[in-house]
Amino acid sequence: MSLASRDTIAAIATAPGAGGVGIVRLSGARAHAVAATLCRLHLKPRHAHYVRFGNADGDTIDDGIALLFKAPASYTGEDVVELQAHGSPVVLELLLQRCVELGARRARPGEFSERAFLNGKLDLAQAEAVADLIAAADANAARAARRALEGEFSRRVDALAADVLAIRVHVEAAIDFADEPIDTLGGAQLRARCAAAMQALDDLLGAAERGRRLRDGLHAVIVGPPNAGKSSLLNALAGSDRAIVTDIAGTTRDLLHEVVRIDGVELTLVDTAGMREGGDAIEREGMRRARGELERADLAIVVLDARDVDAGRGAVADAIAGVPRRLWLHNKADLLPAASPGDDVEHLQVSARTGQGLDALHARLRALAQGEGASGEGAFTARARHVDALRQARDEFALARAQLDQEALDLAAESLRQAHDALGEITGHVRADDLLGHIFSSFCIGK
Ligand SMILES: Nc1nc2c(c(=O)[nH]1)N(C=O)[C@@H](CNc1ccc(C(=O)N[C@@H](CCC(=O)O)C(=O)O)cc1)CN2
Ligand SMILES: Nc1nc2c(ncn2[C@@H]2O[C@H](COP(=O)(O)OP(=O)(O)OP(=O)(O)O)[C@@H](O)[C@H]2O)c(=O)[nH]1
Ligand SMILES: [Mg+2]
Repeated sequence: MSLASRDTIAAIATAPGAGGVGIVRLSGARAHAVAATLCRLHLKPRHAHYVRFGNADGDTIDDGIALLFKAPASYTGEDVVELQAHGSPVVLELLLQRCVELGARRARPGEFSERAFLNGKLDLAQAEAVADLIAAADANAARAARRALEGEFSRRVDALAADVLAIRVHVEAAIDFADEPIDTLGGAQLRARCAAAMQALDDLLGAAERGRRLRDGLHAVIVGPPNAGKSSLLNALAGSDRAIVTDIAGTTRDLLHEVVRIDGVELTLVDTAGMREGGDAIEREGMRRARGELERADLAIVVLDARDVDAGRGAVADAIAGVPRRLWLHNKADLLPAASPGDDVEHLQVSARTGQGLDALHARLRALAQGEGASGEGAFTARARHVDALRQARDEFALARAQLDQEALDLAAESLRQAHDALGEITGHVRADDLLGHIFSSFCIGK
């Protein structure tokens, strides 16, 4: 018997609050015994029994439907019972307490899915997709999570891992014939294989990055010189006075995160301290934090004062160098002389004060947040964890190729092993122990 099935877990599986129907779910070796006592009936697998759920005194807690899924043909791979009662939080809590009296224990968040993983019903990326599906903010994200749940992402990772493994086997074999030059051992073929795997790795990384944006929304950091109107812009986009605005340069020091939805598309805006040379210790710390935030950003929204757009560019240029996308705004357009030129392809002219140009800004942000292909065919959700692992695999793989070119076969074999491990961590086929607890604890209880 696996460790996981030693005890039987129970939880309310439906959302908190009143509803038409509510479900208490049990999983584990004693699930059927607990339910049989509670329902005073031996359940037939996959049969909807109309029953009374009884408490210890023989009183009825509620009437409802009981459903047994025999191991291994269940969500978790263990015996699973569902007690489907009226959707009253009080009734469901009483039912759950009764299950605990009869020998079940309350499940931790994500424990049902964790058991499904441990019993081979889902791999790790699929289990995460379950949580992503539940949390999906719109139909696109839900569709993409479903694709990941169906194994689209996992299959591509596994295929790549198999390629890397095959290459590694090839290299290990070559080590055993160390006297021979690698080209007599199919070096040309090996190089071609490596090139193909690298291409596949880059493609998958691109898809995972789009999937990550789809799941987490676009991470947009507002930067610019002091007093340009960054905080005012955040407030205008958030539709409330979240950030402090004053005419004193250096007002904002801490990062301020605000999740906004633009036409149903989610995006995280981060207000930052103005960038300039010098500043006091607090301001410099603020700028340091801003730079750190930019390292993780998908988009830099650069806010300049429209009356003097050259003033702050320099201080910002370095900080945004590594950000994949930039959007330049010339703010305070209301202060420009009426005859001034308007938007061009390079920048948008806006006024956080009057709202001028904000519609165009919304449209631009929505397009960026949706991302190319993020909602298209084959899109799946992915997490930062997956993107990091793919990047690591790519780095190790690139290293292995360089080592192969220098005929450093032992080193290449080790780099390939690292690349393979990084891929394995995504699906959980190779796993760091503390990874699991971390992933499943962020689920809802009952999932
Ligand atoms: N009432 C209810 N609805 C639900 C769930 C549930 O647990 N209970 N789910 C929970 O997330 C989702 C469906 N997911 C499920 C996944 C696998 C199995 C299952 O019994 N699998 C078996 C048998 C497969 C088969 O008959 O083809 C298996 O994999 O062996 C059940 C639900 C959504 N709806
Ligand atoms: N006329 C006009 N004034 C603006 C506009 N946007 C911001 N301001 C003013 O400019 C000043 C600075 O605005 P903030 O939003 O605090 O600027 P910031 O870029 O966050 O400044 P720091 O946090 O100090 O870096 C305030 O007095 C705002 O009212 C605008 O579009 N038009
Ligand atoms: Mg500010």
